[in-house]
Amino acid sequence: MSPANVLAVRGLAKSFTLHTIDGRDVEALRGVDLDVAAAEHVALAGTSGAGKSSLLRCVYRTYLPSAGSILLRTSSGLVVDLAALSDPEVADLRGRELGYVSQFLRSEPRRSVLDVVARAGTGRGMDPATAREAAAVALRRLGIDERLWAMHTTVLSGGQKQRVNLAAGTISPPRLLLLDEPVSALDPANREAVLAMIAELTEAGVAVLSVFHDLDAIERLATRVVVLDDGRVAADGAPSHVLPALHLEVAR
Ligand SMILES: Nc1ncnc2c1ncn2[C@@H]1O[C@H](COP(=O)(O)OP(=O)(O)OP(=O)(O)O)[C@@H](O)[C@H]1O
Repeated sequence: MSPANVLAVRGLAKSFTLHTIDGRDVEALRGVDLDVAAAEHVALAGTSGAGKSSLLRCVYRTYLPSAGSILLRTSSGLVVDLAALSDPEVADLRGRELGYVSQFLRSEPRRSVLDVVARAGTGRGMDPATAREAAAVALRRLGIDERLWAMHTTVLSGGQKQRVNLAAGTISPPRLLLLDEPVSALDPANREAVLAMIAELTEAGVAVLSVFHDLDAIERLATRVVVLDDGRVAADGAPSHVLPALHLEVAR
C-alpha cells in the first residue's frame, strides 16, 4: 500500500444469494481496485445498480465482502484489512477512523436530536459535556434550528434528518468519510452549506469516498472520479477527464 493512501481496495468482490428467488447469485462487485489518499475526494459514478452503494457498504463493513482486501491506514500508521477484521474490531474502528453518512437517518425513538449527535461524539471518545458542545456546533453549522434540538428525530423532515445524520457523522472528522447521497433531500441553501462543509473536510485532510447522483456536486467536490459499470471499474481519473463522458451519457 502506497504511504500516501488512507484506503487501498484490491480485487473486491461482493455477491448476494437471493434465497427467496430460486437461490440465484447477484454479483454486485466483480474485482474492484481503488485508492483514496488523505485530502482526496474520490466520487463514485455509474448507472443505477453499478455497485456504488455496495462498495461503500463493504468498506464500512455493513456488507462482508466475498473476496478481496480493503486496506485502511489508521491514524497510528497501522494498516488493517477491513475485509478480514472481526465485527468488534470493525465497530471499534468505526468510532475513530471511519465515518459513514447515508441518505437515511436511523430513527431512534424517544431520543432527541441533540442526544443523537452528542452520542456520536461520546462514541468517538469525547466526554459527555464536550460531546454536547460539539453537537451544538455541528447542528448550528448545518442550520438545524435550536428549537428542534429537544425534539425526537422521528418527527423531523427528510432534509432535517439528513442534516442531523451529517452532524453525527462529522462531529469529529474521521480519517475516511464515506458519503452515500448526503444531499439528496436538501433544498438549495442547505445543499450549499453541506457541500461547503464537505469541501472543508477534504481540505483539512479527510479522505472522502462518495456517491452523489448530481454531476454538479461531483464537479465541485471530487479530486478524482471512479466510474463503476456492472461491478467493475470502467474509468478512474481526474474529473476533467472523466466527467465530460458522463455529461454526454446523461444528455443521451
Ligand atoms: N442487500 C442486497 N441484497 C441483494 N442484492 C443486492 C443488495 N444490495 C445490492 N444488491 C444488488 O447489487 C447490485 C448493485 O447495487 P448497488 O445498490 O450497489 O448499486 P448502485 O450503483 O448504488 O445503484 P443506485 O445508483 O441505484 O443506488 C444491484 O443489482 C442490486 O440489486
